[in-house]
Amino acid sequence: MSVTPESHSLLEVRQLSCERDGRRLFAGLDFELVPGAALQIEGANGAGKTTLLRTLIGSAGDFSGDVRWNGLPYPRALPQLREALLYIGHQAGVRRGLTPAENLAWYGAGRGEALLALEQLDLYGFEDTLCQRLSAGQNRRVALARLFLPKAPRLWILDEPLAALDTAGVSRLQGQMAFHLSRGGSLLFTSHQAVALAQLQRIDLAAYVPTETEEPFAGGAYAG
Ligand SMILES: Nc1ncnc2c1ncn2[C@@H]1O[C@H](COP(=O)(O)OP(=O)(O)OP(=O)(O)O)[C@@H](O)[C@H]1O
Repeated sequence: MSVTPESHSLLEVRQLSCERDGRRLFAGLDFELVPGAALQIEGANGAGKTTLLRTLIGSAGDFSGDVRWNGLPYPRALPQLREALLYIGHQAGVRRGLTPAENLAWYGAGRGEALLALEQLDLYGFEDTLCQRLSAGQNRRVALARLFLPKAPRLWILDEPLAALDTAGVSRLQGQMAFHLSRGGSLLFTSHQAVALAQLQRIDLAAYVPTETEEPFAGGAYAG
């Protein structure tokens, strides 16, 4: 089934500026994310891609601008957003003292669902091995296996999901991203790689470098 993106915005970002340690990283960022659409954030190392993602999930403090989820402004929207969110950051969030199957069970997966998801990422046979005995790439795959569970949340925000994956893994993950969009999900991710997805917008943070005249924020985290 293919879903034509609906016109109403789930995530709306207007004139967003973010800073870290008093240094403004980017300014004047505008975008909208509708159901069925994907947005790739690009930029050099240190440009602020992770900071942007962490701002959007409500985990980074300082920003100015107007950010809304389902029409509701931040920070009021954050409880609703978190119900619809699947976020995978640089730190994969894998519990090393658990097995891959146990990690997925923690996210509500039944044993059968977990095994199917792990198989999609070539982790068949490792389901009951402690994650501390798996490689960095395999642990990354354990984190990404959440994307293959049947009850995936509606909004995916993924920081460098394709990093550390081999060619087959990249292709499998791109296929799952396309499936997520086809069922009306939305996707926002960072990547230095070209990604083949229909309905993909790309934003390069290099286009939003702050001008020298812009002062760092004086105080409060939320201007919206
Ligand atoms: N752990 C940290 N402590 C202090 N400042 C940091 C830290 N990590 C990043 N920064 C600052 O925040 C800026 C933005 O970092 P961020 O991680 O958002 O960039 P990025 O575009 O995701 O980079 P990369 O492509 O290397 O992952 C950096 O240029 C750096 O100045």
